Amino acid sequence: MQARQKLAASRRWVIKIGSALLTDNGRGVNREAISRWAAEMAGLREAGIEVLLVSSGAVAAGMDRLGWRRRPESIHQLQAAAAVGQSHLVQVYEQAFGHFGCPTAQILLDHDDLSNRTRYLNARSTLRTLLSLGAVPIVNENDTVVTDEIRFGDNDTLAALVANLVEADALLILTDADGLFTEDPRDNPAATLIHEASAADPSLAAMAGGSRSGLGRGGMSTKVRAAQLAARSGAATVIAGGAVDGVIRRVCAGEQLGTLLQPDADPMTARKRWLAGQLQLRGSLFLDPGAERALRDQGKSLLAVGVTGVEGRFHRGELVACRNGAGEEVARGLVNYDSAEVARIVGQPSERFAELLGYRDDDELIHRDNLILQGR
Ligand SMILES: Nc1ncnc2c1ncn2[C@@H]1O[C@H](COP(=O)(O)OP(=O)(O)O)[C@@H](O)[C@H]1O
Ligand SMILES: N[C@@H](CCC(=O)OP(=O)(O)O)C(=O)O
Repeated sequence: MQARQKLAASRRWVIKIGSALLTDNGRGVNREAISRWAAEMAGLREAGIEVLLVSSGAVAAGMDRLGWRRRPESIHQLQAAAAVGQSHLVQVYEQAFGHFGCPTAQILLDHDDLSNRTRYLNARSTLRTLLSLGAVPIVNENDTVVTDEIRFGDNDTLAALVANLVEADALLILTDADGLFTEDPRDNPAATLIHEASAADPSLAAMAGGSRSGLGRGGMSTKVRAAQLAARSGAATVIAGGAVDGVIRRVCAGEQLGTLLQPDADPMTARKRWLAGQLQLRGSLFLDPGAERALRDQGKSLLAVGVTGVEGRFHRGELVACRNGAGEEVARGLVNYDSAEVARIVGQPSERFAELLGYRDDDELIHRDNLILQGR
């Protein structure tokens, strides 16, 4: 299948919109453009395609609201501007998506949310739940609390990490250039557009320069790096011009717009490698024959009722092996309960979790989305 046709089959997109676009180069929040993008994203939702938006623009929108002409240097002023701008931005999004009956959800993330296993799993579950409810999550960095050490640094990277988090099929980065050119077209108008490349191609870094808008942070170099990060979990990346008429609809339909940066491995292999490579095994769950069949042959989640024993000490969100009676590894996955809790609920139906644990969280010990079967 042609690469662009394959892209058109994507069921889950992360779409990132940069500051310069959102604020019409610093001239306040561009409501008209946001309405257009929202209409296109709502159209995708109606077609059953899940959309997760990563939106920059909080600092730029805040600067405009506060009447500041230049991006401040001080971190506290930047954080204040982000706080003012973020609430304005989400209100504009809420209104724009509201026209299409599409609920939005504000998600502000910091680095800890993605590096701490428990928070990683929580963020993943919440985002997946929002998507299944038909809502459009609108993600930004939690600018008002992050300090220098924990900043993602730019939203291109954040968008790629979110694509990894939700295992998106594809990432679309909208910016004020029409894609990746052989050089910054502002420096050399003769530069030509790269239509397609491997995300891992080392020559791309030399073509991609920084940002000069004074509004955003990344430039093209962070977008190329984001494509490499997204490729780790098998997602393809398109970098395209946000001002192009119908850009979201057209890219998602497989039209050849912007630059397509492809992962090398096929998505399933990349995802499994990604999940497995992330974590160390912390323990084992022993399955009865019914649970082994449910995982191996029926693609089901692991329920406590089919577990006969637990070994090791682990926390929610950590990686554990699922073993059969002979001790052979059947699968591995991210567990939803701590080892001490698992010891109390093995062999029990989820209806009894509240009585045994004092609360009831997930029904599954390991959700099938977080399971990797051995030998597949
Ligand atoms: N090789 C390149 N091709 C296209 N644009 C480039 C390239 N190198 C640097 N750029 C610059 O990157 C800018 C887009 O990045 P940036 O200003 O960070 O936007 P955003 O706010 O959308 O993240 C373009 O306006 C362009 O000047
Ligand atoms: N969290 C910041 C994003 C900064 C940023 O990365 O901007 P951009 O390069 O325009 O995507 C904000 O909302 O202003």
